[in-house]
Amino acid sequence: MTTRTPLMAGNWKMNLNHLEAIAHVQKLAFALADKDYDAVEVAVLAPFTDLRSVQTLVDGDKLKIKYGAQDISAHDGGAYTGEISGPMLAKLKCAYVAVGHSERRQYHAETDEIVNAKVKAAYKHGLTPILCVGEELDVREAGNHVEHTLAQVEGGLKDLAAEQAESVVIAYEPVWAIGTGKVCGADDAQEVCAAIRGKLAELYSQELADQVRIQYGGSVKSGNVAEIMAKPDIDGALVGGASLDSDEFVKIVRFRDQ
Ligand SMILES: O=C[C@H](O)COP(=O)(O)O
Repeated sequence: MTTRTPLMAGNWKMNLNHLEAIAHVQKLAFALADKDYDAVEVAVLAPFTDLRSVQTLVDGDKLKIKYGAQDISAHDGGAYTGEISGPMLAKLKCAYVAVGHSERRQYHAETDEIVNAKVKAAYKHGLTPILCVGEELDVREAGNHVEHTLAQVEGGLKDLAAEQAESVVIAYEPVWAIGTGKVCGADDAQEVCAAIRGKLAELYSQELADQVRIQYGGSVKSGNVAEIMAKPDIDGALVGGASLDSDEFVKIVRFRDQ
């Protein structure tokens, strides 16, 4: 079986100005420096206005923290007021970009077609997309959560070659568990993550499916991360609220110590 390095990513959402971001990353770097954490990859997804500050801290240093953005324009440049392009993020040496987060789908009407265009824009400019998928509460209650989530996976990856899809990160985030404190049970999360891996095998190959990292996101905290990470098809966490507290995020990164 392929060994997948867990990816623990903090999605700061619309929190932390650039000065707060510097202080936060410095704390994380200090706390993570005393142990060799090569076995776990750590990333922060910062607001656009913080990226240059984070880059300055992380670049050329021994800090193992990777960073990225929370969204990307589907366009490379031009008259798209308020948008940030792939070339701009690449110039800041972002490693990752979240695409299709449920808050983008909900508040900015992002469809699977738009998400797919953004995934392609990320690859075009050398960024690794973290493709976010997951169902709303009514979909889960109707028992259609697996089908719904797999349709988002398929839509997000449409027309993507295996050479690109093999490096995608997929974040399964049931919408009803985001910021609510209602964590999805580890078995329930595993059910959907295993189905996502099955879909990747169907779309590409079992070898590719075994390689792709699938994260869980939704009210992850130090108290529940170990149970979630013990599941065979869960390869990391996309952490919102708890990633804003450096002590708590460090405990999440160190889930193996619990
Ligand atoms: O991107 C992160 C998710 O939306 C989870 O957020 P949360 O940890 O605050 O529930």
